[in-house]
Amino acid sequence: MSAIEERIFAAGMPVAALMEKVAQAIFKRLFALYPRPGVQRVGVLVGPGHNGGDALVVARELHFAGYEVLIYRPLSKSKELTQQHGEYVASLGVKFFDQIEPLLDCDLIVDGLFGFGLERSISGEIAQGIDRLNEQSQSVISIDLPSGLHTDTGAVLGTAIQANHTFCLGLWKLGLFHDQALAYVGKAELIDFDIPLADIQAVLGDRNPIHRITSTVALAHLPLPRPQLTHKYKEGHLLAICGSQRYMGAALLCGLGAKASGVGMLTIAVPKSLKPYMSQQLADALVLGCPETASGAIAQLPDSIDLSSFGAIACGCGLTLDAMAVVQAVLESDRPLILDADGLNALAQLGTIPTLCQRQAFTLLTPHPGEFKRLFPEVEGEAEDGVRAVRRASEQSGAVVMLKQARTAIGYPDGSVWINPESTPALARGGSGDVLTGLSSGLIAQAIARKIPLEPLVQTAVWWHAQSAISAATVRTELGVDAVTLSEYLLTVLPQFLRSGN
Ligand SMILES: NC(=O)C1=CN([C@@H]2O[C@H](COP(=O)(O)OP(=O)(O)OC[C@H]3O[C@@H](n4cnc5c(N)ncnc54)[C@H](O)[C@@H]3O)[C@@H](O)[C@H]2O)[C@@H](O)CC1
Ligand SMILES: Nc1ncnc2c1ncn2[C@@H]1O[C@H](COP(=O)(O)OP(=O)(O)O)[C@@H](O)[C@H]1O
Ligand SMILES: [K+]
Repeated sequence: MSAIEERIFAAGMPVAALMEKVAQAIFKRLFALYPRPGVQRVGVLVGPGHNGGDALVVARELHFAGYEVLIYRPLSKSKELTQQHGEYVASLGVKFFDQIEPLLDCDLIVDGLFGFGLERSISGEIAQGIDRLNEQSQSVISIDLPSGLHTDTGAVLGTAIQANHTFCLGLWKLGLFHDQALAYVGKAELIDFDIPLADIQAVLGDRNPIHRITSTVALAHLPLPRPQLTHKYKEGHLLAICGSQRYMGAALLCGLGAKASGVGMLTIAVPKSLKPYMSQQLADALVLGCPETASGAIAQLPDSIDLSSFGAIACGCGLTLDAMAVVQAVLESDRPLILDADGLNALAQLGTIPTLCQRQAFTLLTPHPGEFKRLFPEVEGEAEDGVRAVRRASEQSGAVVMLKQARTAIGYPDGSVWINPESTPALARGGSGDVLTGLSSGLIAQAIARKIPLEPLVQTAVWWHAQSAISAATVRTELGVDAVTLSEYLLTVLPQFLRSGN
């Protein structure tokens, strides 16, 4: 961002003019969200850099719009432009404090302490001030990013402002999308200030791009509309290998996710003792009963099965590690493969990288952080930096790697990473992941049948899954989104988006 800014300034845009433009845009949004007289007293936190300069321009506009403005400026030294704005705002009679206390009973706080220029941990009185503020209940708006967060990783440097809204300026800052930043960012919104595309390209180039999954992108890849002249085998044939006597529900949930994907044909292979249960629960699936181990896991696939007749294979939900032989068999097949849960644990035991290097066909791995660690023990730091972790894991293994967390990240072998920016903690319960495996696999099977690229469908699945949970939680609260309910909302959530043209 600073390199892009430098190019803009070098091309002739005055620094002060850009600050004015950015801050006016922030003020406009603020004014719309927190109109008077509902909000009367606004506390503005002003740091020494241009983040503080933005905040001072906002403070000035708030003053002229009739709000009562109080300013907390803990450091007296600041960058020249920030200094000048400070002098002018003070000349208007706005009160400045170097203690946070006078601002604690404000109706709203605007946080302009630090932006991407934060270079070391916040400590001392400023840290104490932030902590005091975080104990209060008024709304907080952060400019660019909550002060105290690392711009790239979202790590908390000492302490950080807990914002209700973050107005991110110009381009999305990566740190906002890391799980560790979630408790601080609140609702994130981009404030555009017309950065020329040429400057973005000159600095970022086309290498290793990081994308947000938006509804527009996700919907664009849905296999809709269906052609009039089609039949079930033209809409994908998925084989889902799942379940054990121990984990019957996982097989069902994977099946429900696959069913919701609209896949033309769904075959589910389960231990033979589960066949009656599955056939009853999933009337539209073809259920194959497999020979089973004494522990009730799949011992092997039925001799009659021809893997090449399937478009894609999903393997792993509820298998247990006793089904190792089956995982090995599908890894050796030339079919596109989606591995989850015990499929991943089995792969980790076989040796992730050497095993996957043998595969020619598409592979998608869908680990949660625990499974990720088992699969890729050498990729450290995944808790802090999921983006880097999926990128490295995907480049090393040649597989598409979906790291499932609060903000799921998908890494592709070409180095690109996609992050899902919107989700809900309603998904944090057993079985949500099984539904996602079924959904992703069903979509991939359809892409194969249509001979369109598979990779984007992984993004579509993650987005669809999260939006279904958001929609279900709106109706039933975050406590009401069990995995079966989630699979039902998969079927109802899409029309809302398609109708509204997203
Ligand atoms: N020209 C403009 O008006 C624009 C302004 N923007 C704003 O400018 C910000 C970046 O401005 P700056 O580069 O001035 O950086 P910041 O405003 O983020 O802060 C940097 C200042 O804080 C000091 N500092 C860093 N860490 C500290 C710590 N732990 N304790 C005490 N002091 C510390 C530094 O020495 C420096 O003086 C962006 O985040 C954004 O808000 C841009 O986003 C858009 C264009
Ligand atoms: N706090 C959270 N916010 C949003 N999504 C979450 C959260 N916690 C978990 N999830 C999602 O829930 C799903 C859980 O999957 P997984 O751990 O495989 O569960 P299971 O194996 O029980 O089905 C993943 O899609 C994950 O991204
Ligand atoms: K800030």
